[in-house]
Amino acid sequence: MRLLNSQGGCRLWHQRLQCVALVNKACFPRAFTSRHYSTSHLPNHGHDPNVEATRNIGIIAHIDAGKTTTTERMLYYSGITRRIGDVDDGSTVTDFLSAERERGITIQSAAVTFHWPPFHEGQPTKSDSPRHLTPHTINLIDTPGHADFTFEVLRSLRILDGAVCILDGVAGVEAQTEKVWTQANYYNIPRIVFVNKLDRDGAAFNRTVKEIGSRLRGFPAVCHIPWWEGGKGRFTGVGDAINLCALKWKEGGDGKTIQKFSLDELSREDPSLREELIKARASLVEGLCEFDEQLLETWLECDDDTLAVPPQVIRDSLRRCIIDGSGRLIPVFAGASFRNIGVQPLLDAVDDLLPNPTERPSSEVSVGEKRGSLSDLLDGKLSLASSWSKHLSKKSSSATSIIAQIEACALAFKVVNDPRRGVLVYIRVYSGSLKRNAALWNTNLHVTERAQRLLQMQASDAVEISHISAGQIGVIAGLKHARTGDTLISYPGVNPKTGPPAPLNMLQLRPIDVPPPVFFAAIEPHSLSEEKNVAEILANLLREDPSLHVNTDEESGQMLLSGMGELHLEIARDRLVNDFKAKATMGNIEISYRESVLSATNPHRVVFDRDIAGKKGKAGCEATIQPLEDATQASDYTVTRDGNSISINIPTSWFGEEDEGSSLPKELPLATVREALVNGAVAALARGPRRSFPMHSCHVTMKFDPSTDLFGSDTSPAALSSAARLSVQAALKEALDGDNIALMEPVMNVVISCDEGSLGAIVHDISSARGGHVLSLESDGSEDSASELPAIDPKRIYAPPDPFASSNSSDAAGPGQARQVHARVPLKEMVGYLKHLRSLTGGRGTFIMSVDKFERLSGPREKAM
Ligand SMILES: Nc1nc2c(ncn2[C@@H]2O[C@H](COP(=O)(O)OP(=O)(O)OP(=O)(O)O)[C@@H](O)[C@H]2O)c(=O)[nH]1
Repeated sequence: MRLLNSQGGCRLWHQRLQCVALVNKACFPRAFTSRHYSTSHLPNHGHDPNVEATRNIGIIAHIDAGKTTTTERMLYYSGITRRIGDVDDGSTVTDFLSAERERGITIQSAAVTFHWPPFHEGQPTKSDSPRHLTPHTINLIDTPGHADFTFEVLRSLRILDGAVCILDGVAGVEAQTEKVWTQANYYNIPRIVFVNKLDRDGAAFNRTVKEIGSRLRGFPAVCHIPWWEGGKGRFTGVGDAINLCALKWKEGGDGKTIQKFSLDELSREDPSLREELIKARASLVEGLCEFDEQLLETWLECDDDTLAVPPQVIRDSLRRCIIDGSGRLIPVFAGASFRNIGVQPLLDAVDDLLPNPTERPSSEVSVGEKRGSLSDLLDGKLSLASSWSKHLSKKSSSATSIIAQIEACALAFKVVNDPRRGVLVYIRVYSGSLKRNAALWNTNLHVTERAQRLLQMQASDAVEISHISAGQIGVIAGLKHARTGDTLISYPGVNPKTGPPAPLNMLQLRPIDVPPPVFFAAIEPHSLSEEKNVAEILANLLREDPSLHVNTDEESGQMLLSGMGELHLEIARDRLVNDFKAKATMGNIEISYRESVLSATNPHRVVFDRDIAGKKGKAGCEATIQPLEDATQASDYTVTRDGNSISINIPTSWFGEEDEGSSLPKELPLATVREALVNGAVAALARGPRRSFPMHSCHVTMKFDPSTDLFGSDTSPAALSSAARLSVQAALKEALDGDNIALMEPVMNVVISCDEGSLGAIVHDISSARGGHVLSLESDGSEDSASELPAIDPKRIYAPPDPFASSNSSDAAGPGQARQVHARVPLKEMVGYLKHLRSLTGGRGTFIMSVDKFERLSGPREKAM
């Protein structure tokens, strides 16, 4: 037995920090001495960082699995914080909003940068060392677990190179974990799993590992097994099947003192753990060999002795098996963050197993309608629109030379209103290097802004940096426009109004669809004079969170805020009133229904002719509305907005043969005309004629014929938008007068987790009282899952026995067996459902839901509304 750290523990963080490194004896015989790291000489962050030693990772899980608790420990052990923050007393770094601290949940994803292992001056780095011995820059995104914030999770996922999925060792694989796991599969994100809370009564590592195979549908490669004191007692540490050792944490300490036991030492300390560890090693090697021939060869060279396979060979094999992000093999680690157990080896695994940015596939981009990879675009392999090539031939330049001038391409993945620093825009740079003071073209908003200050966030501190290079995450302070989800391009000599040459000015990284809002509430400023201020605050809130929407009723001027769930809007209200100090009240949260047309209207032509802001405005256009399902694509320009589609028809003679907009006035190019018409139509569709709910599932055909609808310089974009809005409104009025407007309601996909004993009552309640349809009933390991992958045969899965396996556990058949009900239920019937579910299940049932689609309200349901 060796003590890896002095009992003195850690002194102040600006002094030398003593920290444990978990080192393998076989590779590093001298490693059994304490290692000392200093955090007082952090490198000049962001300046030529070593991209291979960078990890952009997220922590994903079900609500309350312990993401924030684990993150706090990571920050502490890396030397970023001086004390461990506690979710329960609201002192965490990553949950920094007051609303988050009060509720003890994570709402916004915050990114923090730290190093693991911490830097040590003059620390030698050997190319053949395990990765976890070299300091790595870890950019960590803490993502929310509540279903209302799924969009936040999605938005974070697309910028991650790897993820740690935290499971609650008592609850096992929960519904939200499955959902986020599936989303991570979609983005092909390499993942490792940390089974947390193993200190709690009822913790079941064995069952959780089996559920990883059955519910997450990947082969669990158990790298750590729990160490229960004396086989049945307190959870004290882990057995490490990669390094063939056991690690024991000092009880009640800050987790920095770890005792390490070799297999020999274990024969005296805990022979049963030794025996189990040998089994775990054999299962790990044998399991991996099914996926990795390279390891199989080494194993054969070791005469089939699984104990003889060097740890680094196993780490390399694990890495190869997970790097494609398919989730087919899942490395599993164990711990209890709250008791400070298991976090440092988890950090080692992040360095060792998860990929660096260069090992990930190139980011997806869209340029107008065209989609492809960023690397193909940069290499000139993405064939772009014909207008682009015409533009090129005229200017006698090549596409590649124009594209090659892109200095940097970045995605704003998070906007945060920091009380001290103002608006912070978190970005990930995908190509080139984004320099301080660069002019950035925002391809979503079509504006240019200067990146005056670049920062790197370290917990609650920020460090000024001069540039952010490809693969890195950083912050731009002081931008006035950029929103979450916007793409920013740095391009030399960019025209501040039009951006880089078209169509590069439309380049978008990893575009993501914002789900439709299903709840809304009125926002009432306390006085007329407050209206402007409240509107500005709402605009700020929307910059942070694009899944919030604000509509202002044209007639009453009332502002309606809509979002993804009740909690989502409650949090928005807290932000508005408590954080932004808006003098406003939020009304009741209500369901956001939709309206739709039942049949096609006649064409309605309108000529708008009125002064706008003291200037004459005149424009005409024609609109027809029909149900989306009846629409045939007869236009060369169709866009989808908020569940409706809008086609713009302009006779091709006005722009077709030559450059875009050639026959249109210079100040009114084709793109501007289209955008103005679409904006007008969207404004009209935001308010249905029957109950003022937004229109849905409609197709609008707009016609603009310059020979009759263009009135010289009077036809401004504002006039065009007004004409479009009025013509759509006229068509909607016709539909209302003809009794052709239907109401639609949001119908949810619901997954209810319960036990076998409550299943009957739940199914009855859903299908009779709530008008829902039960789609499937799953038990643990059932094949009937939404996942396309087959469940792993539990017989193939190794996991050590649980000392406390209870009769209630899900793998025991009977009333305690875990079941899942998948159903489609109208949202209205799900309001307040959690309370009811709790009463049906003795407090144990949980559910998650997401919008499936909007459906026409049946007669009786409409009457009841
Ligand atoms: N016993 C025990 N409790 C833990 C452990 N880890 C976290 N907890 C507790 O579990 C609760 C939830 O922990 P959080 O860290 O807030 O979980 P989270 O996943 O960040 O939750 P959200 O942010 O709401 O998604 C808190 O009360 C923690 O103290 C653990 O290892 N053991």
